Amino acid sequence: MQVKGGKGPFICFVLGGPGSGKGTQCAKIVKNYGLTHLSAGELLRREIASNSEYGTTILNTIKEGKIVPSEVTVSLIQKEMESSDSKKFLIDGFPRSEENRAAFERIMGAEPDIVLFFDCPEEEMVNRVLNRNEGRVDDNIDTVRKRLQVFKALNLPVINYYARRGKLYTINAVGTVDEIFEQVRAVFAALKLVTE
Ligand SMILES: Nc1ncnc2c1ncn2[C@@H]1O[C@H](COP(=O)(O)OP(=O)(O)OP(=O)(O)O)[C@@H](O)[C@H]1O
Ligand SMILES: Nc1ccn([C@@H]2O[C@H](COP(=O)(O)O)[C@@H](O)[C@H]2O)c(=O)n1
Repeated sequence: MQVKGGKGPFICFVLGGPGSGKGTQCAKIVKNYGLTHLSAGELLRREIASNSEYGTTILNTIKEGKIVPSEVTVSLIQKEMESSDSKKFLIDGFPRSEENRAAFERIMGAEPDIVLFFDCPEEEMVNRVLNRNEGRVDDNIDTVRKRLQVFKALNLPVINYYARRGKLYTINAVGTVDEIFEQVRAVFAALKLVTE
């Protein structure tokens, strides 16, 4: 992959509201461009499943649609990044708040090279989440409403921050999965992020 000339790995953050299609598009990015996918939500769900010391706190936070303390999430991401040989990471669902963003910069000493934002109308996000059928504890109308509030209050400011830094690529997340991926492909092509 042709990326930046610096020392650290290439990092792409993937943002968007609940059900906007981040995970679906990440799977296609991995297949086409070989980035290593780290889903913050998936790492947290894995912690719950493994009965770790933070499991109960994480579960209750996810049920409430709130944000898990940044140190917990960043340390899970850090563990994955440091145990991987990969030089290019797709970090999905992170940072969800300014606190997440600051903790990543402080602990990892790194910033993303680019940020993809999957922009989707609320009604479409709610429909997608309620039809997901994966048995997630947060896929219910009450939690989705709370997650949307948290998205607007805490995640949109982070998205705006990256827009100001010239790192944000906004993708219209309405359409078929393939139509949406064509927009992602255009971003990667413009940045000369090509398959190895
Ligand atoms: N373009 C699309 N059109 C219709 N349904 C879609 C589209 N993309 C994804 N979906 C479906 O919508 C649901 C949510 O998608 P996905 O899990 O990728 O979203 P997400 O942004 O990762 O959600 P979350 O943040 O809640 O984990 C899934 O059931 C997925 O199959
Ligand atoms: N940076 C993050 C990411 C996620 N969470 C919590 O997990 C829930 C599910 O996340 P998905 O990315 O899979 O949608 C989310 O609603 C948060 O409760 C988090 O705290 N911090």
